[in-house]
Amino acid sequence: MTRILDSVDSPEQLRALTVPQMEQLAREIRREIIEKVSVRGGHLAPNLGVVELTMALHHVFQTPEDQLVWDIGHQAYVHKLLTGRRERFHTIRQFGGLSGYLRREESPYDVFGASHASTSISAALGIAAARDLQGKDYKVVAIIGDASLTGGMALEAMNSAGSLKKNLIIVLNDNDKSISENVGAMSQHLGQVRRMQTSPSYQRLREMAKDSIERLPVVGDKAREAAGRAETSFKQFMMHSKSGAVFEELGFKFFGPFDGHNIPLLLDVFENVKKIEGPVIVQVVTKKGKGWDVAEGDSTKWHGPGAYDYTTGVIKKNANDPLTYTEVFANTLVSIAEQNPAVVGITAAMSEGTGLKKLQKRFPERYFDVGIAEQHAVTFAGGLAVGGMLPVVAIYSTFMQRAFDQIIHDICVQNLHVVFAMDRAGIVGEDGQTQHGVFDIAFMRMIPHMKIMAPKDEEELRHMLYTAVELDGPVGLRYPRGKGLGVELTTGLHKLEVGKAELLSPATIEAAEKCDVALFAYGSTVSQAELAAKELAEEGIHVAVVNARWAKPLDQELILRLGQSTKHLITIEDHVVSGGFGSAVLELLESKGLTDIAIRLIGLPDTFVEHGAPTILKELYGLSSAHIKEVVREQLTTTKKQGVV
Ligand SMILES: Cc1ncc(C[n+]2csc(CCOP(=O)(O)OP(=O)(O)O)c2C)c(N)n1
Ligand SMILES: CC(=O)[C@@H](O)[C@H](O)COP(=O)(O)O
Ligand SMILES: [Mg+2]
Repeated sequence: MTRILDSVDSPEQLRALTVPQMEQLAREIRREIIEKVSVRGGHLAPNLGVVELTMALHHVFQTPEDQLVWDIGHQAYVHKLLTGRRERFHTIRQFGGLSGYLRREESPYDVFGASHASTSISAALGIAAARDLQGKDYKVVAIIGDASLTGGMALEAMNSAGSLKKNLIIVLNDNDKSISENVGAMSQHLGQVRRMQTSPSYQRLREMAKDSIERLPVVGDKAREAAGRAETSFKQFMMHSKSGAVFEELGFKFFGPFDGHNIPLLLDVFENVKKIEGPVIVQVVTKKGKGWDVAEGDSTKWHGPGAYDYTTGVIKKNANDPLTYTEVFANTLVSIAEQNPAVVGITAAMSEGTGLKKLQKRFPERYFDVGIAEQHAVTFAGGLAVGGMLPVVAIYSTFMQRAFDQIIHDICVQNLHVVFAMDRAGIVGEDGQTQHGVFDIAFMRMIPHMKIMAPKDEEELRHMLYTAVELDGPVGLRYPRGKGLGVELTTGLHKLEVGKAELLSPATIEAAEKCDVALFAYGSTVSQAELAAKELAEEGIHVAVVNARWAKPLDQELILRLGQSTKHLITIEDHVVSGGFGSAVLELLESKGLTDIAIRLIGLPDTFVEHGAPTILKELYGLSSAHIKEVVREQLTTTKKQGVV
């Protein structure tokens, strides 16, 4: 059977369709997404929820002249299918393929790149301000989820938009979900609006009020606007300050909630609101996972699944896989919390992703999900520390970037004991550019009082977490995405000595001093370093391998000793070279005037790493044993010099 989807590759073609054809297309798009995403995984449930919404937006707004600014962009697969990328859709999130988020260089329809939440209103407002300054006349629409709306940036942007009074439309895609449950007072407020407006008594009263914008007759625009105003004042009357009136108080015209799966309704609503002057919020209620019962039934599990079988709805997982770093972190945190009643855990809307859900189950009162609010999470942790608790803030490395000033100003200046558990450090893979956690060593290392470490495997992670809790002052701990190495996990926990690295091979320091090269590997790169050393030994090249453990403070004694004896140092890390662990070693040599030691730094270059399978990316960027071997050979054959790989 020929599909409508096969003849629609642009918004222009979409605009030529009738409503029944659009409804058929919505079914086909869902099928396409469910099938194609099954191969490598991706953001399934968020996309199934916005099929009709995306179609209606592209139908009503003259994209790409009119600008759609998606928040996060994890829900933009439908947008991609409708804007010239249908044929490449099967490559999504693969190396060399389409990005799983929005990329300006990928399409003129991708107005503003994202993946970190809550940026869309700021960006859209900036575009609207630029439009007005240039005397242009196009529409700007920000599409933001109910959880992203709770993020600090979104609230700051609304504060600004409500007073600048630019023509700007904010579509609130309200599916009553973050990845897991949406949390916080704003979320409760939106829930209250939804419930109020679907309650029988409200419905009766609203019918009496006649002028509901949801049921606007085909009348002139002014009448529609007036209807909107009447509806709004009715809402204000009904719900006093406890309704969408909060937004009205901030200077927005607020409309909704509307059924986000009803195409004719959405077309009508957008046709109307696009003619309204000033900032407007349209609340659209959608269902995450819509159209596939398994995803609708558990949208948290299906938010961003790995590969799955679309015929059975079973997510593929190898039963023999070792525990993930996240699982080991979470189990260890729970056992530490069992022993130490001061320990509390904080997540910023990532209870599943960080594993903190386990702490929530065991100690609900010592678990805090603050929503998409990393800055608040860190300062909140500072307050908990001042109040006598021992906070472990579990935030992905990439999202910790949001809280840079809070880490400095609220934690480190006051030398507070807060543990920063940074999951997804290093190359994360298919999520790409914006999600790789490759800057944290640099932005943590430069801050006074901070101590930072990274484990070589999941067993060491346990002891590092324990160490971080037992220390004082701010401590950062980074560990990678995905499964561990499968090493045996012990039961006890011991404290590691601060600033002490581990010599892995050869067995003694004396033997290490006689090696040709000393290789200091940080965190997840240790296993590749060991492999390289083993293979080089077969060529008669002897490499001392050190598990660095600490990027701050460094094991100065060991670095200087092996540096001076071998005269050849190499560092490796799953992080940008600039400001990373290797830079710290280089700074140490410089500070001691040791310019006769040849040093090479292996790490990521000064570029944003693309998306793709981690194995491909690590090979490409030289985080492999093969590349380490090359660097060692090169270093031994060239004259001793200082340089950066
Ligand atoms: C700053 C930041 N913190 C955390 C995340 C992780 N994250 C990705 S999607 C998501 C939930 C978003 O919920 P919502 O905005 O309601 O969109 P939905 O997925 O429900 O469509 C979160 C917390 C992020 N992208 N950015
Ligand atoms: C959109 C977003 O930021 C998250 O959904 C992220 O993709 C989650 O990453 P993990 O799959 O590593 O938990
Ligand atoms: Mg949501």
